Amino acid sequence: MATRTDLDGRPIKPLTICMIGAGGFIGSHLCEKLMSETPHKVLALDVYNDKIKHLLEPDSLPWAGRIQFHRLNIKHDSRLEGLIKMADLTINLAAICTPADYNTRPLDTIYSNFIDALPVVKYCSENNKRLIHFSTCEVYGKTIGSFLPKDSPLRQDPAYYVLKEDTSPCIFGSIEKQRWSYACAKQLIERLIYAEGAETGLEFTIVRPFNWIGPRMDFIPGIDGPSEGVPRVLACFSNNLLRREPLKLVDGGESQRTFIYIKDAIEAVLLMIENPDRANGHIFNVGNPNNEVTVRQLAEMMTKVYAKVSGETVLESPTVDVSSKEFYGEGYDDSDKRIPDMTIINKQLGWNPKTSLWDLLESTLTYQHRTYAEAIKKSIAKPSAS
Ligand SMILES: NC(=O)c1ccc[n+]([C@@H]2O[C@H](COP(=O)([O-])OP(=O)(O)OC[C@H]3O[C@@H](n4cnc5c(N)ncnc54)[C@H](O)[C@@H]3O)[C@@H](O)[C@H]2O)c1
Ligand SMILES: O=c1ccn([C@@H]2O[C@H](COP(=O)(O)OP(=O)(O)O[C@H]3OC[C@](O)(CO)[C@H]3O)[C@@H](O)[C@H]2O)c(=O)[nH]1
Repeated sequence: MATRTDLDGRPIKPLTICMIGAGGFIGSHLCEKLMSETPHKVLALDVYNDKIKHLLEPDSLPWAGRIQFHRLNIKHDSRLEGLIKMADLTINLAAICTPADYNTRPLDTIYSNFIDALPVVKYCSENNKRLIHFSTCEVYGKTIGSFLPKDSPLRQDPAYYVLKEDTSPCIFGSIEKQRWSYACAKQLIERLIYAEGAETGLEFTIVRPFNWIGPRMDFIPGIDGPSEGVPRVLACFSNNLLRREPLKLVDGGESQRTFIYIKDAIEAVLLMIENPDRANGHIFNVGNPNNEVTVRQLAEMMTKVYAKVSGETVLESPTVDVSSKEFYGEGYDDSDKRIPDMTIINKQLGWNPKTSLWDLLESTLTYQHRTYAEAIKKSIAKPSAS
């Protein structure tokens, strides 16, 4: 492999990376990138490894020996500190991060996103190890504009909705809206990490992902996850399309999101890993402001793309409105709009996303159809024993 250089033209030395949550959606794509394009080593920590098994076996793989899987739960495992000490850099991806859990399992959500992250920060700080911590765009909560009168022209003013790392406030709903247990836990761990940086010199980078989507995100209920499970929207809509069911639009699908292709986002993370002088001490929005849709528009686009990749016809009624109370239960609330300001990541890392929403949905739904269509047909043909 030719000597790789950083953004300032300096040679990049091979790193050992302790990646916590490596077995998840983002972790599996990050491991793929690190193994196929860099000389770095990965200590992959997770409770599960089904999404990275293709990287771990067989021993004849070109990167064999550069990735080690350690099955552990960071809640209570004495091996954690030793693995962080062995590495140059720790990346913490571990979290409960599916909204259906936030208002139904608020204690688990808070423990997972705040309490369980505390020892990771502590071990990095005490051992002078660099930390890249995965937070969320959800720490911004709701936009300032969402509190303006519905017909206020100020709602069109970017100052009232563009989300900026160093100036935007964090605006959550009231305490009984337990959906915000996750975002609040993420906000507090961000503040703790920032304080460690200020007081003890911890070298940290915080990542705020804006709806990264792609293959291997979450699970298809009843196929590679619990039948009653509620994954994030990409997997929910994929499941509906695969089962020829109407896509459920929560509260009419009015909320807006910007979606970014996982492969574009991973490029940004690799730049953070290999350019510490430009990334340390920063919080980065990582998203695609050009890919903004309402959830209803997402459903319509996914329906069109799925018809193209599967060759199947579109249902008479491809969507159905459902209340958030019915879909998520008590205590749900939502972010109205999430547009990332890109100034800081452009300045520090010169990074921009590339892939349009249509193109990323085409590659993702091709993967979903190829991976799940047969299994779904079989499960429908012989329903599970009652
Ligand atoms: N995917 C996105 O669009 C997105 C958006 C915002 C924030 N994030 C954040 O990025 C991170 C990764 O998200 P993802 O989409 O890959 O989620 P994911 O659920 O696919 O991956 C999380 C992984 O962490 C592991 N994990 C959780 N608790 C653990 C524990 N106690 N010990 C060991 N492993 C544990 C899980 O087994 C899972 O493999 C999370 O912190 C999430 O909050 C992701
Ligand atoms: O069947 C469905 C599923 C969801 N919705 C609505 O889609 C919007 C997006 O929902 P989802 O992808 O579950 O998650 P959010 O974007 O709300 O939050 C996530 O974003 C970042 C992260 O931190 C980690 O991924 C997580 O919190 C939403 O409006 C749902 O109500 C639907 O209509 N139908």
